[in-house]
Amino acid sequence: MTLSLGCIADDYTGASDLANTLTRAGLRTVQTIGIPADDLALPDVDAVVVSLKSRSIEAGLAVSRSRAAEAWLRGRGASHVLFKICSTFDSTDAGNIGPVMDALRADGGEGVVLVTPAFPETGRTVYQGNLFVGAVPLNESPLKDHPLNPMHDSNLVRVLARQSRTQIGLVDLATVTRGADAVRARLAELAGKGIGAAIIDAVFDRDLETIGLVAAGHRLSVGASGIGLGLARALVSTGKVKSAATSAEAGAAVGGPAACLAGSCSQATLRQIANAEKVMPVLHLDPDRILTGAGEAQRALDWARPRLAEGPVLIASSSTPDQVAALQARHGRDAAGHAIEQAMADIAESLVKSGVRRLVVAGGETSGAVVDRLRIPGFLVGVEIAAGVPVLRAVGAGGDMLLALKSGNFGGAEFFTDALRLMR
Ligand SMILES: Nc1ncnc2c1ncn2[C@@H]1O[C@H](COP(=O)(O)OP(=O)(O)OP(=O)(O)O)[C@@H](O)[C@H]1O
Ligand SMILES: O=C(O)[C@@H](O)C(=O)CO
Repeated sequence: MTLSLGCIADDYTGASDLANTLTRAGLRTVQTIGIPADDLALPDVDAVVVSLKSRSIEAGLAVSRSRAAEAWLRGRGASHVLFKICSTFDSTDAGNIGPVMDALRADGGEGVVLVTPAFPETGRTVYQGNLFVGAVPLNESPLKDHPLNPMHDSNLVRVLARQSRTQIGLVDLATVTRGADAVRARLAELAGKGIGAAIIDAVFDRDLETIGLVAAGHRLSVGASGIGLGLARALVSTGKVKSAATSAEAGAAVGGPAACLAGSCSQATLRQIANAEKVMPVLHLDPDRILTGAGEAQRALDWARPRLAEGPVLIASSSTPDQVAALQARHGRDAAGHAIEQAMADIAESLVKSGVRRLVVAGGETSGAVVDRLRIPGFLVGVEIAAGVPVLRAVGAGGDMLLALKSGNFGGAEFFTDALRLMR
């Protein structure tokens, strides 16, 4: 297997979002959980997305894990590596986007790294280096209340400069609009000034196609699914990859009971849970009881098991920003997040032991905890449920299973029913 594109994603939902985008653009793609073991039989693919859980861990650890993934991908022929970050640039001033980018840049011998979280299909656009989420700047969007990494600055040149050892430049929309050669000329100008990375504006998919053409000639890029789209289209349009259809195997039905787990507290997920209440039984976990070890996961299982034969159930820890802030004040942010993620993993593990074969999980960290606990080594990409969220078929695990890993902010109001309709 010689890879045309290697990808490292900093969380599992982000990885499936990217794998979905690459697949839809014609690349045969597999998502692996961590670096695949030597004995994992991977199909012949154009792109591998190695999923890490490195968005919110200590920066040094994020760097070493990303470097190991990069070495594995380059060892399989990937001349370009895309470091997939969140389309809302989720990170803190301590990282981890800057430190990982700096390390991969040094390893790959890259001049100026192209960086853009733009993903217009989901409303993420970048103009003059400022990230917009729908109609509002990042710092006015719901991301200002994120439980782990609240985002308070929409100017990504500034945000990345606080995290990186290199100087950060800007390639503005006017330059991108003039085409690939204009972007290359601007990058040469920035390189001449000793600048090592540049935020690139993108508002429409055509901007990402231009960026993809340029990026394909580089060793490293950093961004969300939009730059993945640009790279994939560049690889297909230049004939480096022959466009492939989605594998039918990925979507074949598995049957069996279905369940949904929500650990995301995003506004989108809260709305999706409210809508699910109209069509399926929903259990709201008591986060305080999780933190005090009062048997909340067991209560959830006792509630769910007798209902599974009747149809899907949803178990949610999600709360409003005020409730999240109050819980974090009582128990600490990291302790609260970790305990709830582990409770979700406990619940998922027991549900699968009880026969659940179709599992929908909302939230990147939550999905990471669940997939790790289920020891799933990788996924094939099936049909798209919503922008950035495909149906996934577990590979190499004990028995057939379909999952959907939803990034917190993704999906329409009826996401849970939309997912279950396509996961048969
Ligand atoms: N009621 C709650 N109070 C405080 N924290 C919570 C609560 N419910 C869940 N959490 C924690 O909030 C975090 C949510 O992160 P997660 O990545 O799962 O969702 P997200 O950030 O909305 O999704 P994404 O990363 O895909 O955008 C997790 O650490 C989770 O354990
Ligand atoms: O890019 C996005 O927004 C998502 O794929 C993601 O990474 C959210 O966790």
